[in-house]
Amino acid sequence: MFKVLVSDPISDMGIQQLMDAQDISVDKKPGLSEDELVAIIGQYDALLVRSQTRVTERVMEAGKQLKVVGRAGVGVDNIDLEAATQRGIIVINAPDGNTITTCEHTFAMMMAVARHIPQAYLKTVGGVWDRKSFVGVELRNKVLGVLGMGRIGSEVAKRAKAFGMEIMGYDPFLTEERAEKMGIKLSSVEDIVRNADFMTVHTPLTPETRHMIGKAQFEIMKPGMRIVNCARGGIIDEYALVEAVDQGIVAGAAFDVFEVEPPTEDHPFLKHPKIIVTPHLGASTVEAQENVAIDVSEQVLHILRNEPFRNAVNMPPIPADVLNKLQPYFSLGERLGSFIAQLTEGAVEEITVSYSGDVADVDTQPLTRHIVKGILSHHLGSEQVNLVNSMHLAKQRGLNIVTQKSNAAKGFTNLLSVTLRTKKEERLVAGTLLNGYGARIVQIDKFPVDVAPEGNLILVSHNDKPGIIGRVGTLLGSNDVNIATMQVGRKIVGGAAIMVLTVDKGVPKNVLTDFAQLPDINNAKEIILF
Ligand SMILES: NC(=O)C1=CN([C@@H]2O[C@H](COP(=O)(O)OP(=O)(O)OC[C@H]3O[C@@H](n4cnc5c(N)ncnc54)[C@H](O)[C@@H]3O)[C@@H](O)[C@H]2O)C=CC1
Ligand SMILES: O=C(O)C(=O)COP(=O)(O)O
Repeated sequence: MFKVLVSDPISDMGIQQLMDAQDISVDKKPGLSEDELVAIIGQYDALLVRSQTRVTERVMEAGKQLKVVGRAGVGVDNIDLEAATQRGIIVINAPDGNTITTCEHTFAMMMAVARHIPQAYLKTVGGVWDRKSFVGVELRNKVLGVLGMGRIGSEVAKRAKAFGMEIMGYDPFLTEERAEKMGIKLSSVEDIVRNADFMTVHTPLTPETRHMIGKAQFEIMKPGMRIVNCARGGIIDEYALVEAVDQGIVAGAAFDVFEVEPPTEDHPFLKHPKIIVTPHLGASTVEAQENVAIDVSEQVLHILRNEPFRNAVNMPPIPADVLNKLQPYFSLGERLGSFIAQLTEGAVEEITVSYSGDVADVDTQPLTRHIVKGILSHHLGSEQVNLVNSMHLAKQRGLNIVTQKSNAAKGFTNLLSVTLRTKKEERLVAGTLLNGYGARIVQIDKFPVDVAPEGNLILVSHNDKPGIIGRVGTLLGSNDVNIATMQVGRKIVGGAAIMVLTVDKGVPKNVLTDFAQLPDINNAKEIILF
């Protein structure tokens, strides 16, 4: 039974499918402090949050069973991604479900600031009929600057056109071609600051976007600018903004988000006549909350059940065409990694992965992850290593990972070969998928073989002399170990050779030592592949 903790208010429409699942139990405990969360997180396999819960390194550390943190929304700046990755905890979000809702809130804020709606409302319900103080401006024929042209920014730009606005857009990933297609002007931050009448930000909060609109930008800003922030507090420097409003540079601002949430009572926005605010409501519609809750719950369910999932934030996504090509090799890759790690002695220094055949045509990094996972699981324990942290752990340990590619696959459609260099030696294993036979190991060091990579294997290195097979059979037989398959490989007659046996059960340690006592046998190693 998997235990899921929901620590923020998340729509029941999504949680329901978790509650309905036979293998899941759900606890809803919104509003926990960090200490309270740390105290209980150890018993949970999954944590579901929105933006309130801070999933800190302490929380991750205490989450000994934690496999996934699901964010019902987009921004993951409340989650310590580095701490999660280090511990192999998958972080996923629900990036699509609240795009339109947040875009619409941005418009609500833009129109509210253009027409002084909150201020006028307050006066009217207070009994004052004041029509003079609230003369607004039209959106039509105004220039809107959009910083961050991702999902939300693009939707904002689309709708702004319906209002007759001219749009300037900035995003490091926005190409001239796409800008033209969208009918917007590709611009720099400075262009926007100098020329726009309205400005709205839709980037994540990163070290790069933090205070991207600050004192320096307000100094060159077109007077009369109106600014909206429905993305993240901190993208616009709050104190520099207040100053710019007071100096008459900024005519009005509408903020849904704050650098610290909730803001303290004395926050300068809260009583400012030209700044309007909402309490981080961008994603708060019935529709968006259902969308993100359903989406994130579905993915959490997949992760807990070890099924394919999407929207991992701390793992690069795999495009469908790449996945189609690589997926059949994932299990083989992991087994080759495990095989070579068990075979090799000494501290690992370098892993070389060679891809030949048409797998080499795509980005093979996802497959390398599986191979590295196989290798590290042997050394660090399979509990510690997974696909999220395998590359990270390798890097942390200073392992050099070399990838080689070639189109010639030595007679196979595709060939994966893994070489492990340790302080003591360098060993190689290669494998492929054979039509109708499945995964096979086809080379060990310099010897060609044909072995299924599964079960209990014994790898014997010996001299190519008559009588060896008989001696090995007798030794195993007298220890009640049944041989299922046997393969012998050599390069030249009478030279060095290897024998790979598949046996029906684990081999006692003393039997392995006995191998080396037999004439012409150098050593024997047991390799277990699950
Ligand atoms: N107020 C609220 O309740 C909500 C806020 N948000 C926030 O809105 C923001 C945007 O969300 P989406 O559009 O879904 O994300 P997205 O990932 O689709 O778009 C973000 C865009 O920002 C761009 N970007 C990154 N660094 C940049 C920089 N230095 N300058 C300009 N552009 C930069 C990226 O290239 C990307 O295109 C996020 O921070 C998210 O957390 C999202 C939903 C609700
Ligand atoms: O999705 C996002 O990034 C948001 O900011 C929405 O936050 P919330 O889920 O409403 O706490």
